[in-house]
This record gives sequence, C-alpha cells and structure tokens, in this order.
Amino acid sequence: MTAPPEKAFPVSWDQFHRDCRALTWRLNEVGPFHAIIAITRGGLVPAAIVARELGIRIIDTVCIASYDHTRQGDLNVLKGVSTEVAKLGGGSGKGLLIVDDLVDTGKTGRLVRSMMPDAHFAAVYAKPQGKPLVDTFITEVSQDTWIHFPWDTALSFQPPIRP
Ligand SMILES: O=P(O)(O)OC[C@H]1O[C@H](OP(=O)(O)OP(=O)(O)O)[C@H](O)[C@@H]1O
Ligand SMILES: O=c1[nH]c(=O)c2nc[nH]c2[nH]1
Ligand SMILES: [Mg+2]
Repeated sequence: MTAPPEKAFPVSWDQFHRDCRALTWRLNEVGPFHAIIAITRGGLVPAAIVARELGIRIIDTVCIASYDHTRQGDLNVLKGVSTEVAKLGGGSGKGLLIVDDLVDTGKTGRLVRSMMPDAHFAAVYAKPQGKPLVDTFITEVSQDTWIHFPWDTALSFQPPIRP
C-alpha cells in the first residue's frame, strides 16, 4: 500500500464478537473441519471464537508478518503449518479451515492458499483486492479504509465533526 488509508472503520470487541459469530454461522454450513489454522497474529482472536462455536479443538498457526503499522513490506513466514495438521489436510489442506481477521491486498491470503490450496479460507472483513482470495467473509470495506481492531485501540476523545 502506498498512501495511508483515508477512512477509518473502528471495530469494538462487541462488534467483533458478533461478526465472528456471524462468520461461524456461515462456516457451519460448509464444514465440518478437522482443524483450524489461524494466521497470526490477527487471526488468533477470530480463530478462538470460531473454534469455540464449532467445537474444534485442534488449532494450529501459520505465523506471517508484513505490516509495519499501515505500510506493507515483504511477507515473512516465521512458522508454517505443523506436520500433524498438514497430514489431517491430506497435504492439500482439504477439510482444514484457515482463519484471519481480514484480507486487504490479498498478499497474505495468496501465500497461505499456496500452502494449502484445498483449505477453506475465512476472514471476518474483506477489502476488494483481497476478496477473491477468501471463501467466506462477513463485511466488506473499501480499499481506502483502515480497520481499527479493538486489540489495537483504546477509548479516546474525538473532536466534534464541525469545529
Ligand atoms: O491482505 P494483506 O494485504 O496481506 O493484509 C492482511 C494481513 O495483514 C494483517 O496482518 P499483519 O501482517 O499486519 O500481522 P498481524 O496479524 O500480526 O497484525 C492482517 O491480520 C492480515 O493477516
Ligand atoms: O489493523 C489493520 N487494519 C487494516 O485495515 C489492515 N490491512 C492490512 N493489515 C491491517 N491491519
Ligand atoms: Mg495478520
């Protein structure tokens, strides 16, 4: 991403929990899944909620870092999927559920998909460039919007719209 996003989409814990539950209702129609793979770190929070709702106890991580605040750099895979979970997916990811908080440019999603092409990929929020990468999502926001997650934010004074 070159310019920082213009619009802000703040998400509260309550809203995030509701959106994760809504995501799970959709995933329940698609499963069952052998295991969940959370894309860390953002995917850990929705993965916990989805796992609770679907009764899934096997949870693995793919650890990827790329953003320094709003600027994306090179993707860095710090940890891949474990051998046990890869086996459950028969090598192609079939029957596995990948969960992330959002897809933006789709770079992270594309990389994870290349590791497990037959897995089901779910994200809570999607921007237009990343949307084709996900099988299931809940809310779409425009590409020039930055989503502010509750674990990154705190309550603060906002100046009135009309100064
Ligand atoms: O579609 P993309 O443009 O690739 O962006 C989406 C990814 O960016 C964020 O993760 P980030 O790399 O910031 O790491 P984090 O989850 O640890 O915050 C977000 O959680 C997604 O995983
Ligand atoms: O907190 C975040 N909000 C976003 O909109 C976003 N896009 C990529 N990575 C992101 N992280
Ligand atoms: Mg992430």
